Amino acid sequence: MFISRRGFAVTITGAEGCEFRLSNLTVAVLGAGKIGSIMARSFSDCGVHVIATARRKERIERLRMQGFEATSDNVHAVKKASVVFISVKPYQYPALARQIGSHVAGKPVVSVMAGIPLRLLRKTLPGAEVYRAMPNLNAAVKRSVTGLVVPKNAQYREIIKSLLSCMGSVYELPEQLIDAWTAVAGSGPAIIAEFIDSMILAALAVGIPRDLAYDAVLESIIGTAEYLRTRPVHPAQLRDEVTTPGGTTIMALKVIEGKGMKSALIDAVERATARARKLAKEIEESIEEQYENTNSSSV
Ligand SMILES: NC(=O)C1=CN([C@@H]2O[C@H](COP(=O)(O)OP(=O)(O)OC[C@H]3O[C@@H](n4cnc5c(N)ncnc54)[C@H](O)[C@@H]3O)[C@@H](O)[C@H]2O)C=CC1
Ligand SMILES: O=C(O)[C@@H]1CCC=N1
Repeated sequence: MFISRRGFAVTITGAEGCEFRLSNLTVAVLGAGKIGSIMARSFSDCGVHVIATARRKERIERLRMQGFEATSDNVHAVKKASVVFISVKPYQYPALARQIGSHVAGKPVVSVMAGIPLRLLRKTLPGAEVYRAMPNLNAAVKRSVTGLVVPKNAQYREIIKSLLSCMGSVYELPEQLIDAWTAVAGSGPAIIAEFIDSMILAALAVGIPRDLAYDAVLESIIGTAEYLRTRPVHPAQLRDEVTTPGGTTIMALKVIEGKGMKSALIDAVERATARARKLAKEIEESIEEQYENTNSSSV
């Protein structure tokens, strides 16, 4: 599907969009922590051979018990793989780049790290075809909405999209949107989980037993999302359909409005987006230092 919104070209691939046969592929997932191990599981479920890396022995053992090839040797993983995913924390990236930087030429490398721009990835991974992707935790249930930035003249675009489709749907975006996508979709599950937790506390406050509260809140959220997803109804219209004049809902809405829920959420997403942009600067400084130190120690 291809949609043009406000001048941005956004291409969407559904979870069914695995057009490529992935079964002969070996994919390295460098830094198989929380999101990395979910990616490893998703790729593996698509028939891909995964080689996952981690630093700690216990995590490597756990990855092996989950059926993955696992090692602490990033260079070995990169050499063995035809596609490389990087899922370490942004501040862990400079050290990883130092290890793998001279072994990635000619390979597609996909970073899921928040903030780090293509420009910096290209500088530290010379000769690689670098992509940025931003999945979310819902990949664990094949419902990630993954943003993908594809480089110009990409050779591996379709294969990368097929791999990411193993986690859910894929939205191809211009790079200027990926930090905002990180805030809305990457951090989204955490923000929504906070909302769910608050609603459950609210249900307890008015006397609903905990297990019923959990069901009432989760089912209402899933149902509302499904309603909005399947009907041409704006959220404000849904709200009006629920809100009886002089009834109960308007009382709740009045409090929400008074306490600034919308404004808090808008601020929250703006701050998260700004943080992703700032991360890029911090990592860039750290990488510049690394390069300067390497150059000065080699003279
Ligand atoms: N957690 C999430 O929901 C999402 C996270 N991300 C991004 O994914 C990245 C990872 O995030 P998490 O999975 O939450 O963090 P995490 O800390 O759970 O995973 C990172 C893993 O990388 C390992 N690691 C660090 N340096 C390494 C090295 N040199 N070689 C091998 N392994 C190494 C760590 O030991 C850890 O197991 C971050 O850059 C984050 O911005 C992106 C989308 C969603
Ligand atoms: O909190 C973070 O920085 C990462 C990026 C998106 C989700 N978690």
